[in-house]
Amino acid sequence: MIEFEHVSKVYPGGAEAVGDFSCVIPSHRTVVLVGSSGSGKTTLLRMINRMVDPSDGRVCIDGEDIRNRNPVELRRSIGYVLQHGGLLPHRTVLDNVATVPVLRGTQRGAARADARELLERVGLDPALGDRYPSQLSGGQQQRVGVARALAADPNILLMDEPFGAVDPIVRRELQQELLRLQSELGKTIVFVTHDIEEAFLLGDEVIVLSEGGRIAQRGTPADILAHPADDFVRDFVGADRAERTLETVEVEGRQLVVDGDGRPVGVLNR
Ligand SMILES: Nc1ncnc2c1ncn2[C@@H]1O[C@H](COP(=O)(O)OP(=O)(O)OP(=O)(O)O)[C@@H](O)[C@H]1O
Repeated sequence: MIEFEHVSKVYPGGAEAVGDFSCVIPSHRTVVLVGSSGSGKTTLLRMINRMVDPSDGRVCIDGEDIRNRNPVELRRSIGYVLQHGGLLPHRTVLDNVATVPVLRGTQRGAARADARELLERVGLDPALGDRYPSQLSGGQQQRVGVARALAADPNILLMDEPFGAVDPIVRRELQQELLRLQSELGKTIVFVTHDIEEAFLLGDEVIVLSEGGRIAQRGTPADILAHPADDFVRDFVGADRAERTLETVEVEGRQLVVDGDGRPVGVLNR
């Protein structure tokens, strides 16, 4: 469980990036922070592994104030996936994945064997392990990023726009892969995106943020879509968007589902 208690962040010389943010992120769930650019998503995420320390308030993991934890050790115990993979360019894929376990004392041979298994787990051919990151596609690099984040078998996985830089088809594949992995692993995932569709697909719960890390609404995707808290949320989730307002029409005895523009999107099987 991750708890933010009245957390704020003012960067040197800057305005308040996050103000008085409180929330509890339950274990073994995927919680998505979604909001427009500058709403403080990355700042909040980085407070969990102490890449950013709050100006005020505190963050606890399983009841312990993380200020009492050594930041390097804490960071190594939490998986972190970035938009551009963050892989080390001069190390092979296998060594990239094995880096943190080796730093934490696992024998290199054993760490590399585990890394091979992890590559398979994220849907990559282990033979790619001998390549360098630049010899992989963007989607493959992101899979390696996920494998690397899982290598130390962390309870918590932080993901900052991990699929933001790949094309829509690969993005869809990576999202499905993450759903599959999470159903097997049950990690506590905090996922940042500005894409509401991605948030609704991946999140058990979604937190919609407005400027300054203010929680405009928190709930399941269904809650938020059915009952947007205010106009800001309604606009953000596009509750009135044509593809969201579906209805059925009968065509030659079959129930056709059409969107708000009358475009058919499917047939109801009953
Ligand atoms: N190191 C920093 N120094 C000064 N200001 C910063 C720093 N990092 C972030 N900020 C500011 O804090 C605010 C929140 O930034 P943050 O990156 O957390 O938002 P975000 O929601 O993740 O945005 P994006 O979607 O664009 O990544 C922004 O106004 C940003 O300019």
